[in-house]
Amino acid sequence: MRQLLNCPAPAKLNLFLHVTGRRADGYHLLQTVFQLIDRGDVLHFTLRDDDAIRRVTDVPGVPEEQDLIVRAAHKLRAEAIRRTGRTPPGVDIAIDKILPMGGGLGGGSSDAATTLMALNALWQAGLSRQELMDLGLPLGADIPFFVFGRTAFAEGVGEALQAVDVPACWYVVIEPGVAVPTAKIFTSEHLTRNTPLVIMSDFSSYLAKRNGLQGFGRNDLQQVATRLFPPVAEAVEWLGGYGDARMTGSGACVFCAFDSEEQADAVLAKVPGAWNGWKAKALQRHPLLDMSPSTESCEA
Ligand SMILES: C[C@](O)(CO)[C@H](O)COP(=O)(O)OP(=O)(O)OC[C@H]1O[C@@H](n2ccc(N)nc2=O)[C@H](O)[C@@H]1O
Ligand SMILES: Nc1ncnc2c1ncn2[C@@H]1O[C@H](COP(=O)(O)OP(=O)(O)OP(=O)(O)O)[C@@H](O)[C@H]1O
Repeated sequence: MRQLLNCPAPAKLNLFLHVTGRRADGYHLLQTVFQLIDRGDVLHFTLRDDDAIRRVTDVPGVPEEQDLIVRAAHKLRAEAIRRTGRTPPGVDIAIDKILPMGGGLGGGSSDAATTLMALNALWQAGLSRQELMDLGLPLGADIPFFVFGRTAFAEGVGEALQAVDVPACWYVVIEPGVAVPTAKIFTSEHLTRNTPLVIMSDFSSYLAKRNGLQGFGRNDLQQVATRLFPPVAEAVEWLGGYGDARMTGSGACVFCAFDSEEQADAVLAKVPGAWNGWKAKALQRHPLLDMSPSTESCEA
């Protein structure tokens, strides 16, 4: 019988994002806190009778062979063959694309991470979580975090991860309607790359003292993105009227934390019609974290 898995690929927010240096290969050293939220894409995996890997949903602007989902599946298959000597069955992958591309929500990376976790289980390839993280990193800097699967303090290019506890809260997120290419922000001459290092306990004790998420650090990519993309600046200014509004990742989305769903709803009701706005709850764990093919979060 053909096996089918329906698997969530949640978004992330960068609660702060400091650029602390640049590596010889041009990649930037970061410090950030990644927060998972309960909104994301959903992927559907159906095993095939042959050994082909196919994306069966059209994603405008992303050719099938360039899709991180397909590239992740091919990488895992090569590793599975190397380990087991067997070619795993092919798979059709359908996607409900909810997250905007170039939104700073890590949609492509999360799709790839979900693909690695789901196929590792479906194919019984036997890779450890760390091995999946290592396999994913060359495809996207955020992939290791999504495989790690917990709210995390991250360093390096985002691959050195430590789990961190943050208070439960709700976010209002605004999509300003532009796609921001990550490389364009990182290569800007206006980007500051020397923010002093913090240590994780600075963030944790800040949270403990303030009993809230507002105000720690900043997003160093924000001043570059707002300069290049005025709709991002407008969203930061508007949402900033209700709290500490920030951009996530390299943009374009802007978010603000609220203690309760009611507070988030009240702000959401006022979002200007030109923007897509929504609320999401903070997730402490990725829904697939404890996945085996029979778990509920990845329903057969
Ligand atoms: C900014 C973040 O959103 C923070 O979560 C991510 O680090 C970006 O991750 P991503 O979109 O998966 O980015 P990647 O596809 O890995 O990289 C896109 C491009 O951004 C630049 N880039 C990315 C990450 C990083 N730490 N330094 C960089 O300089 C590089 O030019 C790279 O070619
Ligand atoms: N499955 C996919 N979903 C979305 N984008 C994909 C996918 N596969 C490849 N891409 C490419 O990756 C680019 C970045 O997509 P993504 O949605 O991860 O951006 P982002 O939200 O800005 O992420 P980040 O926070 O990592 O900067 C897209 O513009 C697209 O060209």
